[in-house]
Amino acid sequence: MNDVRFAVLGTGGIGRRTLDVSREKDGLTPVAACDRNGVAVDHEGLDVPELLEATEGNIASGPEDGVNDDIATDGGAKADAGTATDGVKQHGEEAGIVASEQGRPTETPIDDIIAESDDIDAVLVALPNLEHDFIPRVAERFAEAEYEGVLVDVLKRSRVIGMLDDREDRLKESGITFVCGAGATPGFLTGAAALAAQSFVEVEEVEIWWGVGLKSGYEDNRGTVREDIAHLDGYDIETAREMSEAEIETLIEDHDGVLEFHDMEHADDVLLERAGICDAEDVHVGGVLDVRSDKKPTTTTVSVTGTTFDGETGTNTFELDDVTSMEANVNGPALGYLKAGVRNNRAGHYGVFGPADLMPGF
Ligand SMILES: NC(=O)c1ccc[n+]([C@@H]2O[C@H](COP(=O)([O-])OP(=O)(O)OC[C@H]3O[C@@H](n4cnc5c(N)ncnc54)[C@H](O)[C@@H]3O)[C@@H](O)[C@H]2O)c1
Repeated sequence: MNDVRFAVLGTGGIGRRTLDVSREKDGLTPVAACDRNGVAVDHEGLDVPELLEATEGNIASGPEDGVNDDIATDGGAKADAGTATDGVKQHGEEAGIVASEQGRPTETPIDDIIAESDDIDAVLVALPNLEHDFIPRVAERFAEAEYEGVLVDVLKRSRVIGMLDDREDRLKESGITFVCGAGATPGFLTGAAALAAQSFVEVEEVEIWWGVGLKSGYEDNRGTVREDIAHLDGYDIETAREMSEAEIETLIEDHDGVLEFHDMEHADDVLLERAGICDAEDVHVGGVLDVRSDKKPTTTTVSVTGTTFDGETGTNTFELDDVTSMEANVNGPALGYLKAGVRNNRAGHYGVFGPADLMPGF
């Protein structure tokens, strides 16, 4: 496990921080990264500090209509493509990875990474998923290229898991171990629920309540915030995708920077059902997002209520310390699940795995 060469698809809020966190982890060498405009590859290891410096406050977030098929299908902001948003620092002439000395422009960023994939053990997919089949179709493209390795995503929506399952045979044929929903929720907290369930022989309910204070603000977390907005009353994926940056800023302003969500479609539900822990309908996810403060607006907890073998009903609660940021709680687990994926891949275990599948069985 000391030699995992990995790539990151999407160097937005999540992708950049994954690269950053990987520097603190043993045995991980980032060798490739791309965003919508560019790609950087160095099989000896990317210069992460230089890449982070070049992309800080300079994320290629908005699609540029009609440039290529990838861009037309991934959703995201439409208004400010390729231009600076107020207060966002720009480096070089174009946004994102092309501002790095290691980056070069391309119209086929994902294909360019696939072309290098013989020498890549694992790929972290940190792309927006406003088109639900975008990440499943990216996985299919790796399978078509006969990639043998690990794909990890941090997607949120429940319905995407079925789309990955539909492609499982193709992924297995290729030799791909796909770890899905491996961020914080789903991801870290799904794994915590699977562990908390071990006291019980029957699980009645799983409650996930998260608090996120976005230190780096909306500018650095565009994909995440936009996807969350789709969960507010009166919004859905389509309306969220079509919103301009200015409309999003106004919505945030109207809520004084604090958005509260209930009954979110987060894949923790299907991932726990898939692992045989409880029915998807017994899993409830909600939370509070404060985009103006780095302080968490509420403590993140996972509560699992169930019955023990000897007839007691109890609730096991897992709580995150308020000082642990969203960045820490998505990227640490994503890289941890990536390592678990590599262990499985090297043991010949292929197919689609959720976070709960990588925990004690139920
Ligand atoms: N599971 C969790 O706990 C969790 C938490 C936070 C975010 N997320 C998910 O992480 C994903 C990324 O969020 P973000 O805030 O980093 O988004 P972002 O908008 O900041 O970054 C997206 C990146 O993807 C790149 N990109 C977009 N389309 C592309 C294409 N066709 N080809 C190549 N690159 C492309 C963009 O250029 C950008 O670099 C979202 O799907 C979000 O929901 C999950």
